[in-house]
Amino acid sequence: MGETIVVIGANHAGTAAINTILDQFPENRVIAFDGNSNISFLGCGMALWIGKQISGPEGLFYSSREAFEEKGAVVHMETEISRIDYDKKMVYGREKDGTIHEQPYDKLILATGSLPIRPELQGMDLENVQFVKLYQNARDVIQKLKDPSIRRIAVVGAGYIGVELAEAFVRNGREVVLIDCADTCLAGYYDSEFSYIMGKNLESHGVELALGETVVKLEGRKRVQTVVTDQARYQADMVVFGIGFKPNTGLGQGRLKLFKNGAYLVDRRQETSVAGVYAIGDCATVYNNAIQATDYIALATNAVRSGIIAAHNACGRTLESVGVQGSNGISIWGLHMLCTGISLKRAQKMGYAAASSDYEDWQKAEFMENGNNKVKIRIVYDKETRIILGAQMCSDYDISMGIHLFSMAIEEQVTIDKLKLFDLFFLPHFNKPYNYITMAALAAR
Ligand SMILES: Cc1cc2nc3c(=O)[nH]c(=O)nc-3n(C[C@H](O)[C@H](O)[C@H](O)COP(=O)(O)OP(=O)(O)OC[C@H]3O[C@@H](n4cnc5c(N)ncnc54)[C@H](O)[C@@H]3O)c2cc1C
Ligand SMILES: NC(=O)C1=CN([C@@H]2O[C@H](COP(=O)(O)OP(=O)(O)OC[C@H]3O[C@@H](n4cnc5c(N)ncnc54)[C@H](O)[C@@H]3O)[C@@H](O)[C@H]2O)C=CC1
Repeated sequence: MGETIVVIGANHAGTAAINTILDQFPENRVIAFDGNSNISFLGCGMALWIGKQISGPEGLFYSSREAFEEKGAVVHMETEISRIDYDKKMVYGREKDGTIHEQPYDKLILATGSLPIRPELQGMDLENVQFVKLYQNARDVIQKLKDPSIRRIAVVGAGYIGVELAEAFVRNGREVVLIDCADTCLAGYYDSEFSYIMGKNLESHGVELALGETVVKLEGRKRVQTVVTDQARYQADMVVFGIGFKPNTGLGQGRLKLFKNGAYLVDRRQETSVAGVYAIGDCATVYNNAIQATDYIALATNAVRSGIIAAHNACGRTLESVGVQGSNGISIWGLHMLCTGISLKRAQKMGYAAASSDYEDWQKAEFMENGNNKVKIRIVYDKETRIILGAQMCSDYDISMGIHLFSMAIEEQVTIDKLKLFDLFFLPHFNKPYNYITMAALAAR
C-alpha cells in the first residue's frame, strides 16, 4: 500500500511532481492544492501573446485539473493552504467557496513558486500599475491595451520579463521606455559586450532606454501618469514591473531552513530541513555547478527537473539532482542571446581569477551566400583551475543548441584547454571547419 503525498502548488514544478508520481508510482495517493484557478500557464508565452505573435493563450497550458484527476489524483483548485503542522503532518486550507480542508500527509511536496518583487513606492496603488506573472495578469494587460488612450508604457526592470515585454508593447504600437537601475539591460545575465547589442537592438526598434536610473515614485490622479526616477520623469499611461521574483515560502513558518534570499534550502534530493518534506521549483534553492554552491535561479526548466526529482524521492526511489547551470535564452526581434553559468562580471565579483575568451565570426563557411549570419561568443573560465565558468552567445542565426554544450561542460567541470581540440562536426550548411567555439577556446590564454 502506498503513501499519501500532498502537493501544494500545481504549476510547473507541482505538475512535474504530480505527473511523475501518477505515471511512475501509481500505488501512492496524490492530493494537490492550488490557490489559482488554472494549472501550467507558460509565462514564457506571455510576451508572445501580448505582442500578438501567437493567436491566443490556449496553447500556453499543457495540463489541467481534469488531466490529473483522470490519472487518479485529487485536486483542489482555488484552495489556498494557510498553515502546515509539520509534527502532526497536516495541511490546513480554505477553498474559495469557504470549504475548509484539513489534510493529513505521509510526504509533503512544497511547490509554492515565487512572487514578483513589489517595491514599496509612493503611487503603487494607482490604476494601470501592473505585475506580470499569472495568466490573469497577461489577460488584464491585454484588456487594458484595448484602450487607445494607453499610448506610452513604462517597463521597470530590463531583465528577461522587461525586455520581452518591451518588444511586445512596441508590437502593439505603443511607445515604450525601459527603466533599470543597472547600467545595461539584461545585466544579471550577460557582460556589457553582449547586453550592449541587445540595448542597440531595442533602441533600433524604438524602445527608449533609461538605464542606471532608480524609480523613486509614481505619480497620477486615479491612473498612473508619471514615473519619477532619481534622474528624470517619464510620462506613462501604464507601468509594468518586472524587477525579479522572490520565493514564496511563508508556509515554512520558521520551521524550514531558508537560503539567504528566503528560498527553502534543499539538498540534492529536494528534501528540506524537515524529513519527508520536499521543496521544488521557484520556492527552493538549486545547486549551481558554475559556482559549486547553493544558489537561487527561478526558471521553468529548474522547476520541472526538481519536480521529477522530488517525486522519485518522496516515493522511495533515490534520485539526486546533478545541479544546474542556469542556462537560459532570449529572442528579441530575431536577435537570439543565450547564456549559461556565470558572466565575467559576476565571476570577478565573486573573487575568481576569471578571464574571458571572445570570438566573432560567420556561422557558416563564407561561400554559403544565403542565410549566413554573424555569431559572437564569450567563454568565461578560471585562469587558475582552467575550468569553464560560463558562456554567452549571440546571433541572428539559431545558435540555441550550442549553449547546451557549455551547460554540460560546466556541469562536468571541463577545462577551457580540453575544449580547444574537442570534436565538433563540420558541414557548410551549419558551420565552419574552424568552428567559432573551437576558435574561442583556442584563443584562451
Ligand atoms: C512572463 C514570464 C516569462 C517567463 N519565461 C520563462 C522562460 O522563457 N523560461 C523559463 O525557464 N522560465 C520562464 N519564466 C519563469 C517560470 O515561469 C518560473 O520559473 C516557473 O513558473 C516556476 O514554476 P513553479 O511551479 O516553481 O512556481 P509558480 O509558477 O510560481 O507556481 C506556484 C504555484 O503554487 C500555487 N501556490 C502558491 N502558494 C500556495 C498556497 N499557499 N496554497 C496553494 N497554492 C499555492 C500558485 O497558485 C501557483 O500555481 C517566466 C516567468 C514569467 C512570469
Ligand atoms: N527567457 C527566459 O528564460 C525568461 C525567464 N524569466 C525568469 O523569470 C524570473 C523573473 O524575471 P524578471 O522579473 O525579468 O527578473 P530578472 O532577474 O531577469 O530581471 C530583473 C531586472 O530588474 C532590475 N531591477 C531590480 N530592482 C530594480 C528596481 N528597484 N528598479 C529598477 N530595476 C530593478 C534588475 O537590475 C534586473 O535587470 C527570472 O528568474 C527570469 O530568469 C522571465 C522571463 C523570460
